[in-house]
Amino acid sequence: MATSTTIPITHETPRVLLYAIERIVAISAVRRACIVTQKVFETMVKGDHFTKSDESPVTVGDFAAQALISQIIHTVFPDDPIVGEEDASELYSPEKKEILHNITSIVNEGLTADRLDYEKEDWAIGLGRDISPQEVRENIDRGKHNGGNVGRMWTIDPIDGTKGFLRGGQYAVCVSLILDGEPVVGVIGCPNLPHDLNNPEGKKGWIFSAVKEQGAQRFTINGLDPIPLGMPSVSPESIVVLESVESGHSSHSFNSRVRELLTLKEPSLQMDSQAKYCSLAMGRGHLYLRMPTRPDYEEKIWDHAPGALLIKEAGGQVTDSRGKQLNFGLGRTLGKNYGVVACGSEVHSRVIDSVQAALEESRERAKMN
Ligand SMILES: Nc1ncnc2c1ncn2[C@@H]1O[C@H](COP(=O)(O)OS(=O)(=O)O)[C@@H](OP(=O)(O)O)[C@H]1O
Ligand SMILES: [Mg+2]
Ligand SMILES: [Mg+2]
Ligand SMILES: [Mg+2]
Repeated sequence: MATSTTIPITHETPRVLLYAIERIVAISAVRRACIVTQKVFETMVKGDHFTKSDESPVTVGDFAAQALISQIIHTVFPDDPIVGEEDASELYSPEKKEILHNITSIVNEGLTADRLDYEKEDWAIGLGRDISPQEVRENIDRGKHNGGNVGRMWTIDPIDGTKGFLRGGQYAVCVSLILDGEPVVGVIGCPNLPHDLNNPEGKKGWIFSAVKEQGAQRFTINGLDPIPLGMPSVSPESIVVLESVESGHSSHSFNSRVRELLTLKEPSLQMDSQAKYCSLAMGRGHLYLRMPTRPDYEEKIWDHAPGALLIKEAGGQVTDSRGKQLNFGLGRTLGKNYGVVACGSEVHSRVIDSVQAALEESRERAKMN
């Protein structure tokens, strides 16, 4: 849909306008998806989920949030492909009809929720229209794109950290725009992240956004007063490591060896989802370390694209364990898994050296066994 607010991008366009509409559309979609997932959490029978073929959980919230985000993006950018985590294959059988209807009414609540000021622009014309169960499935299945390194594509992780979501812990609603294999817009909603980290029982909900070469900000979930993000520098011995809650997703034992090699004193901070990247960008934690627990697992692009851009734009560095850039142009995954290391630029090379030393030790141990 062409909108009158679509700004033509020419070589004369001031840089600050690049991706302005994409950013605001992603923020709107993420905020509305957060409304939906919070609603699902409040109303669902605790822990209610389906199990996917890879044994991982998926909830009504994951389906609803992906349908809603895909609907909003597709209305404004109908030619852009989408790489989304979920597919609707579960939602075609007659016995799932009631669940599909539940998902549809939750999606429509999200689409028709009151508009904030930034949603009163022409691009938001599609908001406020109810969609049908069939459209819900089509929106979810639009996420089947295979990725690649040519042109524009969006990623959607409707609930990152589904296990965290089910536990009432941290989770994140994650959207990115990738151009020629490189993330250029990233938006992450963290409904359960406290406004004041020292008051975990107080108000909650942050949205984080980053645009390539335009910096990164956070703002409260219903506002748009941006607080710029810049990672504070940290002395190497004061580093706090951020890691997954699930030890099956990232090796805790490897991380603890790296902490020994770096002579860190602080305990690591375990947190679900890309909320780790957000926490890092806010200076709560200084090193996100994610090393594979299984040789065959390939990290998914939607689990890292917005978070990696957020860290870069906040002044940090994100690489694999060899210090190489993550490659978002290989398809739906990052390819062979060499882990992820995200931290401040001033400590990055020291961290990579320790990670490589710990890897060498594991190889030596494996040879002896
Ligand atoms: N074996 C294995 N290794 C590495 N990563 C895996 C693995 N299995 C799953 N996943 C992905 O982990 C995503 C959840 O992120 P985290 O591990 O950071 O959070 S958590 O501690 O699991 O809550 C999770 O994202 P969601 O499915 O969106 O929750 C998965 O994509
Ligand atoms: Mg995920
Ligand atoms: Mg997910
Ligand atoms: Mg999942």
